[in-house]
Formats: sequence, C-alpha cells, structure tokens
Amino acid sequence: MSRRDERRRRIEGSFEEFRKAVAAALGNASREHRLLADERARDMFEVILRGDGVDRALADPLLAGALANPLFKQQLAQAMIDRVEAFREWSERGPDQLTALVDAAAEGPASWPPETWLGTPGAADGGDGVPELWRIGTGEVRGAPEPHGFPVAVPLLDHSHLHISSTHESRATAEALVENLLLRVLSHFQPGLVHVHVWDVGQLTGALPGLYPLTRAGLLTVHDPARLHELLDELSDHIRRVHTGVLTEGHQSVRAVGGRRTEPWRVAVLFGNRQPLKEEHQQQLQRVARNGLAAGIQLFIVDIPVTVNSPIETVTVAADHSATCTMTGKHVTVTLDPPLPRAQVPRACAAIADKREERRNRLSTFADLLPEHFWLDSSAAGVLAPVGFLEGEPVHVGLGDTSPHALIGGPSGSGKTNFLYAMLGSLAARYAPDELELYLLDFKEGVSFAQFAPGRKDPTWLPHARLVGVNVNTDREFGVALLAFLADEMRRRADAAKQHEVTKLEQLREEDPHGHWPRIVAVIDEFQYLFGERDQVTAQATQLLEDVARRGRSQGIHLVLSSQDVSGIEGFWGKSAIFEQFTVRIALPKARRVLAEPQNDAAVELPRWHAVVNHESGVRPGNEVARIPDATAKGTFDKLQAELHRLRPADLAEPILFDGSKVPLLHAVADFRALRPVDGGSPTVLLGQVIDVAGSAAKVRFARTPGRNIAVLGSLADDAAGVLGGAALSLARQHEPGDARFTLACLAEDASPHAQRLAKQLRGAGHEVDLLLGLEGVRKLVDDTAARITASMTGETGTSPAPHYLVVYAVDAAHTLLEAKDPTTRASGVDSLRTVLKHGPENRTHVLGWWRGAQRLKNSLSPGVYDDIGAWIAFDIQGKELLSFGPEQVMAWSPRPRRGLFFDRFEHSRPQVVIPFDTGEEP
Ligand SMILES: Nc1ncnc2c1ncn2[C@@H]1O[C@H](COP(=O)(O)OP(=O)(O)OP(=O)(O)O)[C@@H](O)[C@H]1O
Repeated sequence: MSRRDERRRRIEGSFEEFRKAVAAALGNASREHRLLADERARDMFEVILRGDGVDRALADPLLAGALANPLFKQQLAQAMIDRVEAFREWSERGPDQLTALVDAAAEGPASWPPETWLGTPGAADGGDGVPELWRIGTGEVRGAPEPHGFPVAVPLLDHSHLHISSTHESRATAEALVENLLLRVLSHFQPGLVHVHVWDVGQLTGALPGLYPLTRAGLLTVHDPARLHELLDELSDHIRRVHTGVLTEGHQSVRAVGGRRTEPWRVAVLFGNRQPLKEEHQQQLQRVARNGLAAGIQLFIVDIPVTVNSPIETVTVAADHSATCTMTGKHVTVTLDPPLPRAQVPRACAAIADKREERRNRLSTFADLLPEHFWLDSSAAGVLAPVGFLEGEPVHVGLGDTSPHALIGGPSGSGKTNFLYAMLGSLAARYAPDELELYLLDFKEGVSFAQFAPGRKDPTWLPHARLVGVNVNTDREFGVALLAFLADEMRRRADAAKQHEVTKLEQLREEDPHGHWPRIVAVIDEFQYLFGERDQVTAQATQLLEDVARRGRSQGIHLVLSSQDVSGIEGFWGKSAIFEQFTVRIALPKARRVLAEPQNDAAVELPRWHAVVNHESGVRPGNEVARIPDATAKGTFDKLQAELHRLRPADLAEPILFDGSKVPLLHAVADFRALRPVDGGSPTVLLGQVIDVAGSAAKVRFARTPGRNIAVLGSLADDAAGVLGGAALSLARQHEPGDARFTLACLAEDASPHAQRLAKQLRGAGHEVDLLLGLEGVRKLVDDTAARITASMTGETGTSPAPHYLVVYAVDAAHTLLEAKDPTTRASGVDSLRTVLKHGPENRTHVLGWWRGAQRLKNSLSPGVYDDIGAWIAFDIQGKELLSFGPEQVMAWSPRPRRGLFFDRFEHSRPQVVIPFDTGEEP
C-alpha cells in the first residue's frame, strides 16, 4: 500500500470515527429531546387540566385525543383524585350548611315552598324581624364531582335592590322570577305593608297580570310606559316624606326606627328592553336607588342597563334559562324555581286584597294607636307617635331636632282637643315619664285638660304631666310663666350641654347617661289668648316664645300650640323667626292659615274627624290625611291614663295643677307649710299665690328696716281679708306662742267677720291677740304704739322690742278721728300713725293695713313721701292711680276679680299678679 493510500485510509478511518462519534452524539440528543418533550407535554396537560378545571377539560372536544393518550393517564387520574379531595369538605357539609342558613334567614314564605303559603295573606308586621333572604331557586356548584343542590336566596327589603338580566329567550323566566319574589314578599307581610308599582317600557298591560287583583286594594299601581318620570317623581316624593315625617328621631332608615313597621315597603318593578333609559330618567333612577332603601323603597330592575351606587343584587338568566347571581358567584348555576301555578297567583292576590280592604274598612280606634307594651321607646333623638289612620295604616306625628314644634288649627268643634288627647295618649303610652314630660296649658273656657291632673271624681293623673293649667284665660300671665319656665330650663340644659362640650340633647344624654334629660312637650291650647291684647303680657310672651321656639329644638323642648283661629294672631305671624320653627302643621277640617295657603287648601275638603298632618311647614307635598279616632269618649284616654297611673314610679310627684277658677288654700301651699319659727330673725310674710309654674307664694320679708309695712288697696273686704289673713297666719307660724303680739283692729263693719275669724285662728295657734272692733280705742292704740316706738328709739325702754304686728282693716275709716289734735300735745292721731309707719319696722312693729283707695292711703302718709309703705297689693284700682307707689308698668294694670297687683319696692323691678289665699274656715 502506498503511503498515499495509507494516509487516505487513516483519514477515512478518522472520519468514520468522527461520523460515528457525531452520530452517537446526535442519537443521544434526540432521545433526550424526546424525553424532554414528553415531560413538557404532560406539564402542559396538567396546566390546562387544573387551570380550566377537570370538568371543562373533560367536556372539551379539542382535548379528547389528549385525554385518551396513555402518556397523560397519570396526570388525569391525579387531577380527578385532587378534585374529589378538594370538594370533599364542601360536598359533605356545604349544601346542608347553606340550606340551614337560608332556612334561618328566610322563614315562611320567604323560602318555603309555595304550596305552604300561596293564597294565605301574611301576618308579619315587620316588628318581629324581616327576612334577610328571599329564595329564587336551587344552586349547584359547577364542577363539583357529585352534584348537590342547595337553596339560593337573595337579600331584598331595606338591604339591596335587584337587577335581573335576561335574553330574548329567557325573558319569560325572568318575569316568573319577579312574580315569584313579589308573591313571597306580599304573602309574608300583613296586607298593606307592601305596595307594588309596575312599569314596563313595552306595554301598558301584560306584565305580571296575575297581580292585578291587588289594584283594587291600592296595593298595585301599573304605570304608563310613557310616564316613567311620574313613577320616579312619586318615589322621590315618598323618600322626602319619609325623611321629614318618619325619620325625625335621627334614625337613618325606616328599618332603624324598629318596632312594628309603620311605613309600607314600596317595590317598584321596571321592565326594560335592554336599551339604556333616557339620561334624565337614568339619573333620577340612580337617585331613587341611592336613597330608596333607607325609605323602604325596593327596585326590581329587569333588562335595563344601569349602574347604581347602592347595594344591588344581580341575577343573570341565560338563554338556556339557567341563571347565575352575585350572591353565589359565577361557579354556581342556579335553577330558578318554577313559575307559580298560573291560576293560583290571581287568587292569592285577591285574598291579599280582600284582607287589606277588611283592615282598611275596620274603624281604627284609640286602642289601635297604642303599642302592645308601654314605655319602651327612647326619646333621645325625638318622639314619634301615631295619631290617626289612613286606610288602616297609622299616620304619625314626630317632634325632634328637625321638626321641633307643632301648630294645630281648626275652628271650634272641629276636634282639636280630641286630636291633642289622641296625640298625648299615643306619646304617653310609648315613652316613660322619665323620657317625656308634659306641660299642659288650656286657655279654653272649660277644663279640657283637667283630666290630666288628679280630680275629685277621677283621682288618677297622667304620670308624664308635670304641670296642668286650666281656666287660665283671664290669667294670661300663666302662659308667660310657663314660657319663662321653659326658657330657664332651656338655658339649664344648654349650660349642661356646654359643660359636656356637646350641643344637643341627644349628645348630652350620651355624655350624661344618669342625668334626667327627658324631652319636654309643652301644649298650649287656644294659645291665641296669650297674644290677645296689646300689652306687657303679649310683649313678654312673644319674646319668650321666640326664644323657646328658636333654641328649644336642640334642648329637647317642643311646643305644641293649638288655636281655633290662628289667622288673628298678629304678634305671632308677624314674627317669621317664630313661625318658621313650627314645621309640623296639623289642620283640622276648615282650619285656616295652618297650611301654606293658598296653594295648600287640603283642610277645606277634609271630612269630619280627619286631620291633615304635615311635617313640611304646611306645603302641599307634605300632606298626610289621617282619620283621628275618638280619644275623649269614656274608656279611651281615661282608661289609658288609669293604666299608666298604675305603672308610675312610686316616687313620682303629682303634676302641679294651676286652676284659675280656684282660690289657693293657704294651708296647702308648700311655701306656707315650709315656714318655721325664725327665732329673732326676720320673718317672711306670704301675701297670696304668684302666677308661676311652681305655684309659689308672693313674699315680703319683714326685716328691721324702714318701709317694711304692707298696704292692701281696694274696696272689697274679701280680697283684703284674704291677704291680711294669709299674711298674719304666715307670721304666726314663724313665732313661738308668746313671742309676738298681734293686734287686730277692724274699723269697717263688713270686715269684722274676717277679723274675728283671724283672731280665732291666731289664738288657735297659741298666740296672744288683741282684737278691736269699731273705731273705739283706735286713737289710743295708734298713740300708744307710736309712744312705745318713740320710747324704744330714745332708749327709754332699754329692752329689745318684741315683734308686734298691727293688722288694721279699713285704716282710712279712722282718718277723721285720727286727724283731731290732742289739745295738750297738739299732735294728731295721723301723726302717730305716720310715726308707727315710719319708725315701727326698725322696732319690730309692722303695719299690715287695708286702705279702701289709693288716695286714702296717701292721706295716711306724709305728703309726697310714700316710702313707708314698702310693699303693697292693689285690687280693684286702676293702674294709673297706683303710679305714685310703683314703677311705670303698673299703668298697664286693669283690675280683674280675685287678682291683685303686688309690688315690693325693695325686691321688684316690676309688679306681679297675685291670687289671695283662702285662709280656711268660713267667716
Ligand atoms: N275623632 C273624633 N271622633 C269622634 N268624635 C270626635 C272626634 N273628635 C272630636 N269629637 C267630638 O267632637 C266634639 C268636639 O271636639 P273637640 O272638643 O275636640 O273640638 P275642639 O276643636 O277642641 O272644639 P272647641 O275648641 O270648641 O272645644 C267633642 O264632643 C268630641 O267628642
């Protein structure tokens, strides 16, 4: 072999080796590659299998080959095992848990099968809870290895609106769903508690025909397709009315008010055609959706594309009639409940309508105004009570921060007093006496409020009443006294609120939970009397009323003013600041000016025993008409009062009764009973009862200072004797027997029975009494007294003088006699009298004298100097005659029977009206 060949063979050998080496290398790589590719394919398969879910993969035709491929067998098996494992817990417990949950949250017609309730009107009144869920069908988890059905229910009333979307094919199923839900809701509650509105863009009639029997009972309103705005307006109005009328206590929703549902739910069903609504309707619908739930408005929106900014549950019905809903999510397929049996729906609706009519026609009575259990409500945010009924449904009056005061109007006989009784009874039954206090003032002639105070025939009294004023039409001051009391209480509350750094009563109650902060409702019947004259009383009343009306709202002080003729009260209407605060208006038939006339003339047409209740300052949209039950007949209010009286706390005091026709009994007056011996101190003289809320006495303190004498001015012995008797007996109570001297001089015959009686009473109390009847001895008495005082002043007697009270009836009768001068001293009796008046008080000798005229008193005093009479009380004497003795305000005094004008120049800036006491025992 040539060397050349040898080389070539070697090269070829090398190449062969190389080739083999390459081939070997390549063969290796391909196997590796194949293995890798298989592994990757298995991973991919597992990703698809687990990503889409085993079910989806099993059903996917594109994966059929892969599923059959033995290469993936293991992955498939493992995924199937894992699926069963993953669902195990759910399969074992989930459906049962859900079933239990729905059963608990959706009792009765809310979830039970229709055959158990369809056709039987409901009984629930909302007070014992509202189902939280309402059944729509049966759910199944898509992809669960063993299918287990469970009930699917959606939240509705007060919680969530409902949005249903369907396709052309499944629209009937969607309508059946709506009908189903409506019947469940309608059959759960008492007929009347659910009102349905239906609007269908496509048809005037046709949607939900089975519900039509409800129309006759006013429970279904079908709206014109072209008038969606009317329905939306109506719903908006309703929301506003609920906010101003029902949610007055600061509650955020009707549901939060609690108790028996007073405001019916309104379910508005809107059927669309998958086209958007007009922009304006869209916006209005959004507003209704946003604010409606709190006001009890429920929307069912079917096939209308909307976005709403409030809780809404969505049910989507696919073309194959299966559904999904947001409650259960996309993995649950819902098989909606079958449509209700066609013929039974109208029958069930007819039964509901009949029941509703029956309720509506039932004459609602005073007893129907009352809650089942008394005194459960809190007045922290306000008070709310039904006062009457509209078609069997209660109509409420609410007083709170937003509706602070009420104005009631109606001509005589229209039922104002009856209305007040209905309102007060309804309130008193709901709020305990420590939640609500009543101040009741009746300017009417007659005693319509006397019922509330203990009486001779009926000893019970209304536990909430703190003050009852009757027969006050001549004592308008009493109205001022009440308003002044309220103004003081308002300030007291404002101060307390400030201390707790809050502004409103509700917050104060939170900060001071143990404090006593009830709401106060002050009722003034025929309040126009208060403003009846152009005088000081009207001016004061107007000013106080303005104060209380403006600032009382946040302090829980509410005024209820009623009048047969509101139009005549100039002082009231002229002041818009007062008037605007009276946002609650109640108009009885033919009431004038109470509602916002002339636009709102609803009171004109009002039938007998009805009232327009309006919480919106009387504008027309706020009108609610109510029939007011008889609350004054026997067995109504009186019966309630007896029951409440029995329930009253043992330590609750009786209301203060101010009866203008009664003479206050001295011995019953708290100020009199509280008098104790003063033991050398200055005693207090009680002259009569002041017209104030506490029923306090008019007082004069007999200090040892000049001027501490009392003059009674007037022509009538009875008036004078009442004052002098009360004064002397109150003094007697402040001295131990023997410590003080009483000298009674009666110079007019008509007063002598009074003087004798007083002497007897004083002696009965253990005191020494000198009684002088007639003129004889008067001169001596005056001269001797003057002499003793002079001696004491000049220090001749040395001892401290004992108290001596000179009670003189008809002082002026002795004038002529006293004028005579003593032939030796040239001093007259008048001089002596003046000495007694001038220097007596410093020496503990005080005159309590009756002069039968202003001029007659002047005659007894040093000319032009009237200071020696520091306190006086005048009866039948015109104001201008009293000017010399008191401030300018006395000018306004016009005398009236059994009332005196009292002024103490040491204590008062203005005079007060006083009622003389009955000192007991007939003369
Ligand atoms: N809702 C009612 N149902 C039945 N009777 C009523 C009703 N309201 C009032 N009455 C009766 O009508 C009469 C007059 O009613 P009420 O005294 O309440 O009227 P008023 O407006 O206060 O009249 P006045 O101012 O003259 O006293 C009473 O006898 C009362 O019993």
